[in-house]
Amino acid sequence: MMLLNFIPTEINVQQISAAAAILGTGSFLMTSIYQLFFSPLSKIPGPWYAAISPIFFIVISLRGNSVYYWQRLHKQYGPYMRVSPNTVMVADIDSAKKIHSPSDVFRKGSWYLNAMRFENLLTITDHQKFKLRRRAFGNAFSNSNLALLEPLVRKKIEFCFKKIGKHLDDGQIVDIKPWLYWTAADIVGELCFGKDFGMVENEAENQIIRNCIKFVLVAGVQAQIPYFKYTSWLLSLIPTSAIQGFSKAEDKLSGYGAEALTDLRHEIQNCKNGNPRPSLFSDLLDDVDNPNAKYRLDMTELRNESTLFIIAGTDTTALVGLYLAWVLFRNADIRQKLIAELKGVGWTQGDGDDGITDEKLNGLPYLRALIQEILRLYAPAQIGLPRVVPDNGRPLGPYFLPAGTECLTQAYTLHRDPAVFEDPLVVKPERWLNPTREMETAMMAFGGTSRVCPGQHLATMELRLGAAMMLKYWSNAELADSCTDESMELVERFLITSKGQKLELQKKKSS
Ligand code: HEM
Repeated sequence: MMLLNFIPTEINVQQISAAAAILGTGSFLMTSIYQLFFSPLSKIPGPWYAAISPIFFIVISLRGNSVYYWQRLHKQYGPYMRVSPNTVMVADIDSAKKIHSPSDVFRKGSWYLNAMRFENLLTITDHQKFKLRRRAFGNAFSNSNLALLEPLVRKKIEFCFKKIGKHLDDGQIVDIKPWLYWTAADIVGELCFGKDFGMVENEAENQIIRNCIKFVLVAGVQAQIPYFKYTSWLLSLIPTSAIQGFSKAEDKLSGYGAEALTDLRHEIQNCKNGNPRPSLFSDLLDDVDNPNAKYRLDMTELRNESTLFIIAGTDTTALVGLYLAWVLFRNADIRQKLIAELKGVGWTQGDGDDGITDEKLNGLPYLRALIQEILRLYAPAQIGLPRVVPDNGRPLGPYFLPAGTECLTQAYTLHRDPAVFEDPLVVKPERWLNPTREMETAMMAFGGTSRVCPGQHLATMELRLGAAMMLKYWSNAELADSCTDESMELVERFLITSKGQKLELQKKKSS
């Protein structure tokens, strides 16, 4: 009865709002005090405002160039820093190795599935499920399968670089950036679907690349703000072509993948007694209806994987190729050393057939070192790769991180650690001729060991062939005036890219 006397007989909106505000502020204050002083992560240094709310982390990640920001903060706070209530960034090489170890797996964070809507090799977070999916690909990415695919890859690169060479000889200024994208996409198309997208042939970007670019932008936002997925569905209802284009990019990519895979499957079925052309998906497509296959994927799963491969294998390889060209054409010394090494395996400049194959290039130490150095400085995915601390927590350096803590290891910082890489900002391929154990461990261009990029051998094959063919077919070229240190500065928009968004070559003025 007494209690009832305290309940006001008339409750108005103002009173409810005031009570809600008091409760909200109180709860925020209590949570902040807990996060700052009592949470198991409270001993880890970092800006105090990062510890009390995830907003700081989201804003920095969304505004672009976050890798530079985190790099500056690492200099201030050291190799372990708290960047949000439940997120720790780690720039210590041994701890990064532990986080990405295949023997004690820190599973992937939800960030991946937020970025894309469907499950695929990249976004699967459950490690057992991932292992089965990876096994399903069997030897698709093995060296023996890549050896079968090599002639296709070489032909595509040669076709493109010869064409560029002709344009240069005709006196045109050529921006090689789109050409590298077209080549990488044509290669993925051919290897995944047995289909040439024909972009180099037509010298034009097609819908696939346009959708890839849009998709990467949307994925970057979705990864940080999961609710954006639903907003983007709402946006798709607005009949403006620009908005529609962005919100439907992922579906359109899936559509291409599905169509191309169906075609390839028919080709394989109609060619039972012959040799279907080699591709990354041939065995999997063969097994779609085979109930006895050990690891079987259905057509939807295959479509999801193919969409991922278009995205993962195009931008990445093309961007590294761009910086490979930049380094080769900017540094006469590096160029001459590589030319001397290439001549040792019969490589010649100009249009004559020199019989160069990837097998001949693969063993060349200077070429290998150069590609490692380009990947160290210019790898496209240098942002932190979110991983979650497993059950029971784990010690990491001087701290103990409870289960569920998210850890980020950004390659941008690891690759520029002056204690590991002398003069870290200088391009020095020689450093990789006799690398230290720390240098090898710090390299995360293709991710960490537990979820390393399956396309890495394919990508390095493309880069080896690309380097040899640039020097072969563009021997009369030099950087155009538009290509400067400033235009090639790195900017980060989810993936790393160049500030000027182009790399123009021209015929040597002296020739
Ligand atoms: C120079 C070129 C490339 C670079 C620098 C690169 C880099 C990376 C990185 C850093 C990851 C790890 C992401 C993570 O841990 O979350 C990754 C994963 C992946 N990459 Fe690549 N990649 C390249 C080319 C390719 C190509 C050509 C393909 C396929 C055609 C490919 C397919 C994949 C796939 C399927 C994954 C997911 C693997 C997993 O999560 O377990 N990548 N790549």
